[in-house]
Amino acid sequence: MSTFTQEQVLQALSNVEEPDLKKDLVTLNMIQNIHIDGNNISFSVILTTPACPLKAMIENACRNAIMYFVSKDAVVHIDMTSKVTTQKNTGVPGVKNIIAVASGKGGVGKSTVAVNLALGLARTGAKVGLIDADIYGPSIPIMFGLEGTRPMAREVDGKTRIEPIEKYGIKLLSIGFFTDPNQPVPWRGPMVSTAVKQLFNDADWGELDYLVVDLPPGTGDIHITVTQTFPVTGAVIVTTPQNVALADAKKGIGMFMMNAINVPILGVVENMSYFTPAELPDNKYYIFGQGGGSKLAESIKAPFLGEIPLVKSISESGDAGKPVVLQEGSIMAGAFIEMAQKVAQQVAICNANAINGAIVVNN
Ligand SMILES: Nc1ncnc2c1ncn2[C@@H]1O[C@H](COP(=O)(O)OP(=O)(O)OP(=O)(O)O)[C@@H](O)[C@H]1O
Repeated sequence: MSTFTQEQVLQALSNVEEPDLKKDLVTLNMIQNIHIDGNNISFSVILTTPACPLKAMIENACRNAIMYFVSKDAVVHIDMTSKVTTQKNTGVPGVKNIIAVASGKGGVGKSTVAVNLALGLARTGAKVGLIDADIYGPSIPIMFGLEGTRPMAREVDGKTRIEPIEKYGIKLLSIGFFTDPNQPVPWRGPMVSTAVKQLFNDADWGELDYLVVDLPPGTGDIHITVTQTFPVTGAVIVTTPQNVALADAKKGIGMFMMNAINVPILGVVENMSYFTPAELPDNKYYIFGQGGGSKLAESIKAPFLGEIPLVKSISESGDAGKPVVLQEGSIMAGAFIEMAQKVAQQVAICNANAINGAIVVNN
């Protein structure tokens, strides 16, 4: 005979608040599979993303709530799991969230952030895709060591579908796979839009929690095409600390906030924030000035997603086709995974806010 009841367990867990969503776990329907056997109490906590940075804290709070409100003799087993939330049809079947990565200026590390974000999300267990829509300078083939690769096409239900390339646990497509790297891209207007839409519509993406899109720098046709064709969950803005980069980032943000576009800003990432020599990782030299990225985030009331240092290994690993986030245990991998967790957290918050606190969990 069980000593405790399911009601007691739910009652106890209704005292645990999801810190981001500001509601208790029971109201949010995040507690499932409760089993009670004598003193053993087990249940699952369904987080809104496997990249949840508050996972350990929530698990601890659940354990404490059971011990405090049910019994200090309870033996608690918690299965921390997740189902990524979504709020709207992204226009790409099977894709729950589209995350645009943008910058005002070129060369600030937008592609580096997009790639390490996608891989960082995948390392937490999410299903991730990456589109390189930087039609004027696609760099993702190089960053994945995939120059010269041509994706295959196959028939699915009578339609020809492009098969994304799978590498390092994510699916990816780059406009660079379809162009000659030695030829400038003379596409303009409608041709550009068609090519980019095909990367979304004509590919067999399967089920994805997050589709990360590396946009071209600045504000232009492709931004309009992507944001108006596919309901983008939110945009990550990449800047460097210099005033010129910050001023251009502000213009980029302005575009996403325009009524006709209306894409939420998930946050600002400051890249190349400070120089740090590999042999002296504690020494930080803010050679381009300090705090610009966080001030920009504050000025638009968006989260600041972190400072990424200027480190030789970031560019070396990108050039070598193995992005730095894959360097297990390195400081750089840690910085990018932390950034990916913050982005996933903001996606979950946006999704929850968009549907008035109710969470849509796609099965
Ligand atoms: N934090 C960093 N430390 C060292 N090198 C970096 C860092 N971030 C990016 N780089 C290097 O700077 C160069 C430009 O980066 P990246 O291609 O990511 O920029 P981008 O903003 O996408 O450029 P584009 O405007 O061409 O799209 C690359 O060689 C990259 O490896």
